Amino acid sequence: MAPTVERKQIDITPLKKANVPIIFIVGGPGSGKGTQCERIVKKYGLSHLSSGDLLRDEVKSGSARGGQLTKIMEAGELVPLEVVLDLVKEAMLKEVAKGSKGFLIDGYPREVKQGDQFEAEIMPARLALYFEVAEETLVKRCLKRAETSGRVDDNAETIKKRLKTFMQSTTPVVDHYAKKGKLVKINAEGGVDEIFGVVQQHLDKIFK
Ligand SMILES: Nc1ncnc2c1ncn2[C@@H]1O[C@H](COP(=O)(O)OP(=O)(O)OP(=O)(O)O)[C@@H](O)[C@H]1O
Ligand SMILES: Nc1ncnc2c1ncn2[C@H]1C[C@H](O)[C@@H](COP(=O)(O)O)O1
Ligand SMILES: [Mg+2]
Repeated sequence: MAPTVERKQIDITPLKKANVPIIFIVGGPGSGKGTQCERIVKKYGLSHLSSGDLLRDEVKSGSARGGQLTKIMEAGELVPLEVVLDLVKEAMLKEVAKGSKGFLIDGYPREVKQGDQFEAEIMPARLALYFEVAEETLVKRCLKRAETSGRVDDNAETIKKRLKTFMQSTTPVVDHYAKKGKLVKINAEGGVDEIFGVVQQHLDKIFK
């Protein structure tokens, strides 16, 4: 049985009141989520929150649960839903206080129930952008990134495990949002500019 995770009491009233668009960013490890989000932020001024970055910041903060989180990330597995959702909520509240125009939630949801719980506790997402990339390309990109990233999970063994987790837990997310009519699937094998061109075609419809 999964261990019980203590939930924080987080008042998300300001987040609900702000009622700004939320876009989930989905894709395998190294698919270019962070890279495209950087470009989106520059053009549309949205708030970019990467669940992986929030977890890495939590580890750096030296919190009691940091060691446990590192182990999970080194194993290429998923961190418990409640831990991630509470970190995302807190980060969203900080952005709303600064007058956020909308959110890119990068690396989330990693499993169907994460998305459902987010939407039940916060609000429905407007879109899920899915960056589709072949496994071979994902591995190449992560190994190249490993030369400079310093990430504990950018190594051949962990990349293999992350890909397995992605195939098992995250690919059902894609079908889930397709069924809701909220999925935008983008072929992300090409160059960064080419992919961003396609991204803009979709986001221009929301952020005029
Ligand atoms: N279209 C592209 N073509 C070639 N390389 C790319 C492309 N997009 C991103 N990259 C490179 O691939 C690596 C992974 O990109 P990025 O960090 O954006 O992926 P990610 O989806 O956020 O990965 P993760 O889930 O592991 O955080 C980076 O080194 C980045 O510079
Ligand atoms: N949404 C998430 N749920 C569970 N675990 C997560 C989530 N986002 C990140 N993680 C963990 C597991 C990943 O392998 C690492 C790195 O994330 P990344 O998005 O690749 O930076 O963190
Ligand atoms: Mg990333």
